Amino acid sequence: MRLSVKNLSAFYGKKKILHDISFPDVRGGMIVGLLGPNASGKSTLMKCLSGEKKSKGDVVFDGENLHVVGGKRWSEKVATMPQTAPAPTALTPTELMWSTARALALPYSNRELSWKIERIFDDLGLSDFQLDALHTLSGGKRQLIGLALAFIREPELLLLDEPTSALDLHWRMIVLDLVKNKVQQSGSVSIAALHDLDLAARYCDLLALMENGKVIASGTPKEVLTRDNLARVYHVKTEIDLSKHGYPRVDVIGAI
Ligand SMILES: Nc1ncnc2c1ncn2[C@@H]1O[C@H](COP(=O)(O)OP(=O)(O)OP(=O)(O)O)[C@@H](O)[C@H]1O
Repeated sequence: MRLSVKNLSAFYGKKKILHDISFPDVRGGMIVGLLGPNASGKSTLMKCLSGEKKSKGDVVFDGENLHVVGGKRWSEKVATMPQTAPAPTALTPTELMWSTARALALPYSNRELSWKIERIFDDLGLSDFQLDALHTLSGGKRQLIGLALAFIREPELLLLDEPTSALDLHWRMIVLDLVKNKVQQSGSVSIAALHDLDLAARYCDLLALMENGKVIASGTPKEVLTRDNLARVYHVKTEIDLSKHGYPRVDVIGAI
């Protein structure tokens, strides 16, 4: 599988929000990190890639162009974990997974679906909470349920909008390890908007750094996480060295 994004632009009303977004082609098995300050356009780009928001330009995945194949066909390949966790309703995680899978007409028998849900809940530490009402669960647990809802679709393109923002350190690592394993095993592609530069450096194969709706740098973490790029985009002074595992480690000295 291969994802190619070239010259993607998008508008809210007449205002241009994304300006000719391009980044290097993404091969199956890779995670791409979208970085950038608030309002730089990460969520809007995610919405364009999922097909939820209209855009212009070329988005080609697995040989098919988003703007040619259109909504239904595209949405079969893609699952998004949105920035906001599922609402705190009286439904249980199990009920939500079943109702979502059946509403999407996922082609699993009851036995298969039950087994898949059990495995996902087990991976995400949700098994003990599966029969609790969502409104009794913490924000972090509900964020994990948002991820479970994306995983159950077994997408070829997995879009994660700040997937670890409500999670503690332990669960941040578990979630990104899990995503890495899933994309590597299935040859799918994941794109994740992240604010945590250390997680981005550690888990992403490619990064795209955004500012005001433009990608101002893209490439490997070492290429993108430079003092100059971070000063320009985040207005911070940094020192960058290499961790013993070989990925860049950003030490933020202070605001500029
Ligand atoms: N529904 C909307 N209507 C009009 N403008 C919008 C809408 N949603 C987002 N925007 C604008 O688009 C720009 C990009 O917003 P977006 O949410 O994509 O940024 P982001 O990088 O994901 O931000 P954050 O890190 O804060 O989540 C911002 O200027 C925002 O105000």
